[in-house]
Amino acid sequence: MNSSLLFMFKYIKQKRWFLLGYLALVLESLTPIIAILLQRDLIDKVFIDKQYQQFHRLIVLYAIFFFGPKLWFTVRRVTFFHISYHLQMSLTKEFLLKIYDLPAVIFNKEHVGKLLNHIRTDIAEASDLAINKLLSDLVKSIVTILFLAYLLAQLSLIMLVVVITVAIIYYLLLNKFGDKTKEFSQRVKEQKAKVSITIEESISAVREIVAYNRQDWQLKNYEQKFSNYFKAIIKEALFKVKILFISEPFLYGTKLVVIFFGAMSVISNQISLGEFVVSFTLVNQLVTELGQVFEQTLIGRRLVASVECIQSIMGQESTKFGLIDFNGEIESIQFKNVTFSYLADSAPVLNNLSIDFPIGKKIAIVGESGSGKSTIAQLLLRVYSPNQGEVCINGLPVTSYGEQYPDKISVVFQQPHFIPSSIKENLVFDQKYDQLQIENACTEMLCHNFIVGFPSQYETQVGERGISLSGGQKQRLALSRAILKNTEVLILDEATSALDTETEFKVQQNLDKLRKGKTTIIIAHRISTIQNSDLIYVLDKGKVVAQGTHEKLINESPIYKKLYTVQLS
Ligand SMILES: Nc1ncnc2c1ncn2[C@@H]1O[C@H](COP(=O)(O)OP(=O)(O)OP(=O)(O)O)[C@@H](O)[C@H]1O
Repeated sequence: MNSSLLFMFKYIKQKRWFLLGYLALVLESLTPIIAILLQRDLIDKVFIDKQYQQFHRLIVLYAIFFFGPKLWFTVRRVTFFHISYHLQMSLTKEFLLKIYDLPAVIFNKEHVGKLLNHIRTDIAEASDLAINKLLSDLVKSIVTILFLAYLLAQLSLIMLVVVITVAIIYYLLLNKFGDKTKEFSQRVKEQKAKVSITIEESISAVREIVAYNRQDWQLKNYEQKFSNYFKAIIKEALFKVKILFISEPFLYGTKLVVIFFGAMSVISNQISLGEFVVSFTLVNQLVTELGQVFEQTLIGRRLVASVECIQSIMGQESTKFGLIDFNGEIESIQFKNVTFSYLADSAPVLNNLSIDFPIGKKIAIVGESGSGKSTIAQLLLRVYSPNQGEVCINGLPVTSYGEQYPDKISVVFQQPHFIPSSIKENLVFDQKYDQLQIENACTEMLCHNFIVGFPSQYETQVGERGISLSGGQKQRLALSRAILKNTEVLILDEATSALDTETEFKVQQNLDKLRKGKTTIIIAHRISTIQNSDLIYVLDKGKVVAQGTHEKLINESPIYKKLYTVQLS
């Protein structure tokens, strides 16, 4: 539990707020103790010694100290909630940063729904447990116990021994049940993650589910996952009840023992009646606080389970890139004997591949579906690294360059994503361009006209709660974004596949004009898209089987000729 707390502590940005929180906590713990002492004076001085003049003073003080804890409780709660919400935010930010930094191969294993569940459930729960339960409630119980034990030691050592015995029994119970509590909590989490994944899939695959009339099947799937989750919850609840059955009886037993010893001491005139009432109240409160410590420490095991889930991602090694500055221009791009497979035990997707991309030219990669075209782009973008061989720029492996590297190369994918924001925000992506530049790029990529057709024009919201764009509109917007960025190398991975032939032709013409003298790598199925490229590579099963211009390949490459003639018919 300590290491989990330490892990969480690293991400707390509001450490100064603890001062206020702990001040309120100490005052909150102190005030009931003062109230107990006032109670003793009330009995001994007013009722037994008949000092009635003290009565009003004691009642007023009692009233003040009765309401005191409520005020300090509120201050403590608000302060710690503030810290926990900020912790949740900073931990989520770190988690997202980590996801951006992880090698893409991890996402073959990690389901998006599971990652979302880590953020929604584990980070939220860990922040709440660490701050509100452990660093606040648990510390409050421990401070109260220390005050109460000190006071009790002045009044009755025997009763203090009884309390220490209770503490030892609780400690033994903790050792017995602690690990099991964590185990049950982990099982609940696993099942809950599966429910989340199923819900996420049910929504993201909604078109397919409805089109194939598989609603009942999907609901059954969900029901099954939910039933497993429910079973795990019930098992956890039953286990908690079992602990309660064991821990509760001895709490009452303790109180009986205290009453017995206290009464004997009053009868034998060892302590006054006031002292007996105070000692009993003290012990009562001490035992209750010990029970709280026991419960909160068990809850702390849930923190361990949540932190372990978060660490399963945060603990993974980030992609390591070098630190070489990339100040000059790109002068060469080469794949040198590159072999690559996505999964360790699967056949290579790229097979001892060597390609040279001439700088300042338009280069195309064609080939049948699954031949490895997009994989080439992924390696160039450093999303994956080769198993053998090297992808080099200016003679050095792409992984050796520092953070300027992504500013040199941009990409437009077949299915571009947009953040839920305005069209303009999506185009500029946190860069500074004036409106004229934006409109020019959009005019060249044939999207200005449809954008100004929307009532809010460039301020139109896209994505959630905004308008839906067609596949072709999305592609043209993504192309405009790339044109604005205007990097030395531009990769177009089926970036115009959703456009009709006429629009695609115009877009390609404008692209050729804008990219003149710059390196553009085009991955495409349609030969008409790449026909005028300076150099075309034909890929088959991860190998280059032919290269040249369109005219040369038509005559020399049967694969290229087949691709071309099939599309003509
Ligand atoms: N993330 C991935 N994990 C595992 N295998 C993958 C992954 N991405 C692609 N593959 C596999 O790698 C092979 C090559 O894929 P790639 O996307 O590079 O082909 P492509 O030529 O671009 O195909 P297409 O023209 O259909 O887009 C395919 O067999 C594909 O199943």
